[in-house]
Amino acid sequence: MLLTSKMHARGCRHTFPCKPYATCHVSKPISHVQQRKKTPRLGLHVRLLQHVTAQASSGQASTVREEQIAQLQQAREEVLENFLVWLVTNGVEGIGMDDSKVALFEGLDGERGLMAVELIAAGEVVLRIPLKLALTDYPGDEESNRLMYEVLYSTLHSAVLPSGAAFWCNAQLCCPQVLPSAVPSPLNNFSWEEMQDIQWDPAKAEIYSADWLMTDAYEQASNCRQDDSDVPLHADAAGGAAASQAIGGVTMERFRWACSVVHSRTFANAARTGGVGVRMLVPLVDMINHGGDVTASGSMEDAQLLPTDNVRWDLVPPAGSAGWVMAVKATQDISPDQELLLSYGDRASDDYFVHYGFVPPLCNPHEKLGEGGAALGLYSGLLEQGEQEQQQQQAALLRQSLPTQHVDGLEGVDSPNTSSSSSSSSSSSSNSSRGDDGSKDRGVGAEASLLLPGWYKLRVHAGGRVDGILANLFDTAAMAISNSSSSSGSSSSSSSSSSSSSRDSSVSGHGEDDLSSDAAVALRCWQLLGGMGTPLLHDLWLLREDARLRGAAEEEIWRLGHLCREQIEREKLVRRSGLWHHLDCGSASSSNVCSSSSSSSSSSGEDSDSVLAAVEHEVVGNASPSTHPQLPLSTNSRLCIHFRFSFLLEARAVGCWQRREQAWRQGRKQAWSCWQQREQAWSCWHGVAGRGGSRHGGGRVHS
Ligand SMILES: C[S@@+](CC[C@H](N)C(=O)[O-])C[C@H]1O[C@@H](n2cnc3c(N)ncnc32)[C@H](O)[C@@H]1O
Repeated sequence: MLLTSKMHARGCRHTFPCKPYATCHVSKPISHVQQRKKTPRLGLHVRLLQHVTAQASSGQASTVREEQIAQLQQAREEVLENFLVWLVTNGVEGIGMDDSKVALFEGLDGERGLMAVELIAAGEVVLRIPLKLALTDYPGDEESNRLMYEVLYSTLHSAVLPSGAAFWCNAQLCCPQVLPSAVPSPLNNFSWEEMQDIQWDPAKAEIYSADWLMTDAYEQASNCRQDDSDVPLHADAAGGAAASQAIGGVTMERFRWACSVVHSRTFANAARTGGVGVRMLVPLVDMINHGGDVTASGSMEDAQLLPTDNVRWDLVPPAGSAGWVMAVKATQDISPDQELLLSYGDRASDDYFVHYGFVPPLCNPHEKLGEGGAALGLYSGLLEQGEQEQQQQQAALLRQSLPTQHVDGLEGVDSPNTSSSSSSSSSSSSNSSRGDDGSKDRGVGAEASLLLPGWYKLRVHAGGRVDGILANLFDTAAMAISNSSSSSGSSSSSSSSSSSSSRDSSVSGHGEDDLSSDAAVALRCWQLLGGMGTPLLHDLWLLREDARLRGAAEEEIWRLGHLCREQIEREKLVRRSGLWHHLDCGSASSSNVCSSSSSSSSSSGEDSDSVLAAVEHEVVGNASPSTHPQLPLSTNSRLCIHFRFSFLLEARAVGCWQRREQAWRQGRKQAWSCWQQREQAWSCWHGVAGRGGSRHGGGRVHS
C-alpha cells in the first residue's frame, strides 16, 4: 500500500534533481513555497537559531551573518520545493498547482507551516493526501514502512527502530531535510543545565521517565541484535523480529530523534474497539501547526471557549482504484494569508512543552478541563509512599458519598468520614519537608483561616497527578463534606453517614466550599511556585529584556512590560495583605513569588521590597536593556520561562476562576455573596495565583 523504496528511487532520480517543475506540471511552485515573516514563536529550530545567535554575539560583521542566513534560507527553500514536487508527483491534491489554495511557508525561525493563498470556505476539502505516502504502524500492511508505534515509549523498541530504518531510507530518497533535524522539545535537545531551568517537577519527572524508557528501549533492541536472538521484545512477534533486524546502524541519537519525530508529528485514528487505532505520519499534514482553544474574550475569567484551529483531517475509504486518502477540510472560513491550524488535542501545557517544544500562548483553558489527559501536577509530592493504601481506602469511602456522576476518575481524596483526622495526620507526614504543616497554618491570619478549611478537605493524594475530572471532584467532595456537616450541625467528622444526605446537599449547594476549594488551589499554586528557584518577576523581566535585545516587535515588548507591571501590582497587593508573612512557607516561597532577587537574599520583607522597587523602576521607567549574564536568552531558556509563567501562574489559576464562574453562571447567589464577603482575602489569594490584577475588569455584573 505504501510507497516502496523502488518507487521512491524512481521518483527521485527522474523527477527532483533534473526537471523539477516541468515534470509534474507545477507552474508556480516557487511562489507557493512562500517565505513569510512570522512573529517568532517558541519552539524554534534550535540549531539554526543558535548558529545565528553565536555569530551575533561573536561580533562578526553583519554582512557575514546575512550571507549565511541567505544561504541557509536558500538551502531550506530548495528542500521545500523538492518536497512539493514529490508531493504533487505522488498524487497529493490541493498544493503546488495553479489553482491550489494552500501553500507551504517557512518562518524566519525555521518553523514551517501551511497557509491559505486564497479564500477557503468552511467545509471545503483543501488537501487530499493518498495514505500510501504515509508511514503507518498498521501491522498487516506488508508494503508499508512500518512505524510500529504504540503510544507508550516502552513499546518503541519494537516500534520505531524498524520504521526508523525504513523511514530514513524513504527520507533519503525523497526529501531528507523536510523533517526537522531536531524536535525542539526538552525530550530531545535540553542539556542537563537546561533541564534544571525547567523548575517544574512534574514536567521534569515526565521527561526523565520518557528518557529512561527511550534508553531502555534502545538498549533492549541493541541487545537483541547483538545476541542475534529471535526472541521478540514485544508480545507482537513481528514487531520484535523487525526490531532485531533494524537496529543495525541506528545510533542512540538517531533513535531518540525518531522517537521525538513520531511523538510530535504523527496522528492516530481511534480504534473501533476504543483507544488508538492506526498511527500515521502523513507528509504535509505533519507540517500543520497547532491551534488550540482560547477563551472568547482572551481572558481566563471567561468560560466561553473559541477554537483557533481551522482545519481537521478525516480518513476517506478507497473509491474505485484509489486507495485510502487523508482529507484535510476547513472547519471555518480561512482567509488568504491565514495559517492553517489543526488542533493537536486538548492538552495541558506541560504536554505541549515536553513533547512538542512549545507552550501555548496565555492562556490554555485545558489545563484542568481535559478528560483524564490534562493532568495537573498541582498536588504532586504530597504523598509519602506509605500512605497510599490508606488514601485509597479513604478514596473508596468518599466514592460512596458522592453523586455517582462525579465519581469517574476519582483516584484519591480524603474521606468525609476522616477528613479532619486524616488531614492533620497526613499533613504532618507529607508536608513536613515543605514547611506547610499544621503548625504553620495555625499562625495564619483571620482571612486565611476562613479559607483554609477547604485546603484540608481538598488534600489530594492521587499519586501526585490531578486531572480535570479529579479537580472538579475535589469541589464536589468539599461540597459533600461541608453540606453534610452543616446539615448535621457539626464538624466534618459528623458526615460519617455519607451517602444520601450528602448526595442531596452536594447537588444543591456549591458556594462557600467552591471558594474554599479555589483557595486551596491558589494556596497550592503558591507553594509550588515557592519551590521554584527563580522569582517570577525576575523571569518576566528577563523575557522583556531579551525581547528588547532581540529587537522584537514593540507590541511584544509592551506586552511583556505590561505583564511585569501586573505582577508588580500583585506582589504589592500580597505585601499589603499581611497574608504574606503568615503564609510564608519558607524563604524560597516568599522570595520566589514576590521578589526579583535570589531566594536566599530576599527572605526579609524589606529586602524584597527594595528589589521590587528596583524592578519597578526599570520596568516602569523603561530603561535601556540591561546587561545580565543570562541575556540574551537561549531558545530553551526562553521556552522554560514561558512555560513557568504560563503554566504555573495563569493556567493554575484558571481552575479557581472557572469554577467560580460556573457558580455564578448557575445563579448561585450564595457563592457571590460569599465572594463579596471575602473580597479582601481573595484579592490576596489571587494576587498569589496570578489573576488578581484583572479580577474587577471585564464589566461583569453580578447581582
Ligand atoms: C507537526 S509539527 C508541525 C510542523 C513544524 N512547524 C515544522 O516545521 O515541521 C509540530 C511542531 O511544530 C511546532 N509547532 C506546532 N504548533 C505550534 C504552535 N502553536 N506554536 C509553536 N510551535 C508550534 C513545534 O515545534 C512542534 O513540535
